[in-house]
Amino acid sequence: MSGAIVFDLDGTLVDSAPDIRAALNRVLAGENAEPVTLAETVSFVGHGIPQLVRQAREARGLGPDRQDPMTAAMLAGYLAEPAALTRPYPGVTACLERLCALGHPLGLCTNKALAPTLAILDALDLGRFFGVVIGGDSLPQKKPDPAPLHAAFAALGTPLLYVGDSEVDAATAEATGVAFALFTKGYRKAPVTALRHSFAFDRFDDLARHLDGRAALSPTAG
Ligand SMILES: O=C(O)COP(=O)(O)O
Ligand SMILES: [Mg+2]
Repeated sequence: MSGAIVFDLDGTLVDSAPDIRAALNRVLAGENAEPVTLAETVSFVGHGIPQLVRQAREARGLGPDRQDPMTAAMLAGYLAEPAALTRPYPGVTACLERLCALGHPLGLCTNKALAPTLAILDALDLGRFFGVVIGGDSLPQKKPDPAPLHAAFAALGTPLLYVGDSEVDAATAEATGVAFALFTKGYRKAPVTALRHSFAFDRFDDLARHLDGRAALSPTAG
């Protein structure tokens, strides 16, 4: 059996920022605050919905007393329309099919809450590929704590690779002691060279090709 591969979701398998932005702007409108741009939204993604709301709230000068009601409104509003504008990046479905055919058990580990994560996987017909799905609220810890990624691999078998797009993902792979593939077209803030990675790719065709017939990769942790 080939090694297990776990994927991040936002900015890695799917370009989800447009729906996150739309849901966030509905919440901000309810607070009589100015909407956020797509670039602002992208800069807020990576640490889960409560942190996204905190950053948006602070950017619009809204007080800490609005944190809990805005987070609840964001979760409900996003879940109501999670995938109207969200699409897989080009080549994602074919790549996942190829990796399954090569015998790799696949999993998902995201900081997005589990309910919208499952709704997106269902809407885009991606759920069928994954033997385990860990969301940002599945465990008490979120990435970059290694616990969620450890839990994903524990459910799948021998770890081969974590695939993600961000600083959080690179740090998670390092803390977990697993090789890291960096997708360079996602929501990363720093340059590629600033993130520790085993290899980088900008097309999902290249990821499948890179892994074809490959048994082991070096972990990023030294
Ligand atoms: O929802 C987020 O903030 C981050 O999600 P990700 O872990 O799938 O990139
Ligand atoms: Mg991501």
